[in-house]
Amino acid sequence: MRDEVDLVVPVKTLDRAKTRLTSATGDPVTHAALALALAMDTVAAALRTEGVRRVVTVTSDPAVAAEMAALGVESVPEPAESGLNAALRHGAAFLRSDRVGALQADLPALRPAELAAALRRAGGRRAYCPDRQGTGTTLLLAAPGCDLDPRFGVGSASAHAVSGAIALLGPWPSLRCDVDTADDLRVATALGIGEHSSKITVISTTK
Ligand SMILES: Nc1nc2c(ncn2[C@@H]2O[C@H](COP(=O)(O)OP(=O)(O)OP(=O)(O)O)[C@@H](O)[C@H]2O)c(=O)[nH]1
Ligand SMILES: C=C(OP(=O)(O)O)C(=O)O
Repeated sequence: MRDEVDLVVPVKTLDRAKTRLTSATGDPVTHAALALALAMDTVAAALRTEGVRRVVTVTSDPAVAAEMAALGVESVPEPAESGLNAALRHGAAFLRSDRVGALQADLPALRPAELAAALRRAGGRRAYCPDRQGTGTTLLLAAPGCDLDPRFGVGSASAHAVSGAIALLGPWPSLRCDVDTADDLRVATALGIGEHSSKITVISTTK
C-alpha cells in the first residue's frame, strides 16, 4: 500500500548504550539487558502497527541482531561513518523504500494505536514527533520518494522543524516517552512498558 512506511530503528552497541540510565540499572549485565529490552519492546510494537510495512534495525551488536532476528526483523551493520544520523541514512539506503521513517529504539511503552495515529496524521508529509520534553525527536517520517534527511542530536525537534517537517502533536504519550533517564523510565512504567522491559529488575525508577 502506498501509504505504508518502512522504519529504520537504530540500536547502539549495548555496552555503550543508555549511559544516562546507569543509575537505574547498577551493573553492566542488567544495563545491557535493559537497553536490549527497550529496543525489543519498541520494535515489537512497531511490527504490530497498522501502516508499518517493514522494520529494520541498524546495529553492529550481534546480541541485538540475534534478538531482532527472533522477532523477524533484519539488522544492518553500522556504516563506516560513525554516529546516529549516519546509521539512519545507511538504514534508509538499505531499505530503498518509497516511504521511510526513523523510530528511536527507546520507546518501551509504545502503543501500536498511537504510532498508527501519528502515521495517519502525517499523511504524505515530512513529519516528526517530539519527545515529551519537546526538545528531542522520537519519530521522523520522510515524504514519499524523499530522503530521510535525519537531524537527530541535541535540539533535534527544532532541527527537524527547520528542515520542513511538521510536528506530530496528538495525544500519543507512549510515542513521546523516550527513555533516557531513570525519571523517563518511571514515566514509561506508569504508561505501561512492554513485556521485555517489564522483566528487567532495576534499582529504582524514582528520583
Ligand atoms: N546504530 C546506532 N544507533 C545509535 C547511535 N547513537 C544512538 N543510537 C540509537 O539512537 C537512539 C537515540 O539515542 P539516545 O537516546 O541518545 O541513546 P543512547 O546514545 O544509547 O543514550 P546515552 O548514552 O544516554 O546518550 C537509541 O535508540 C540509540 O540506541 C549510533 O551511533 N548508532
Ligand atoms: C538523539 C536524540 O535522542 P535523545 O535526545 O533522546 O538523546 C534526539 O532526540 O535527537
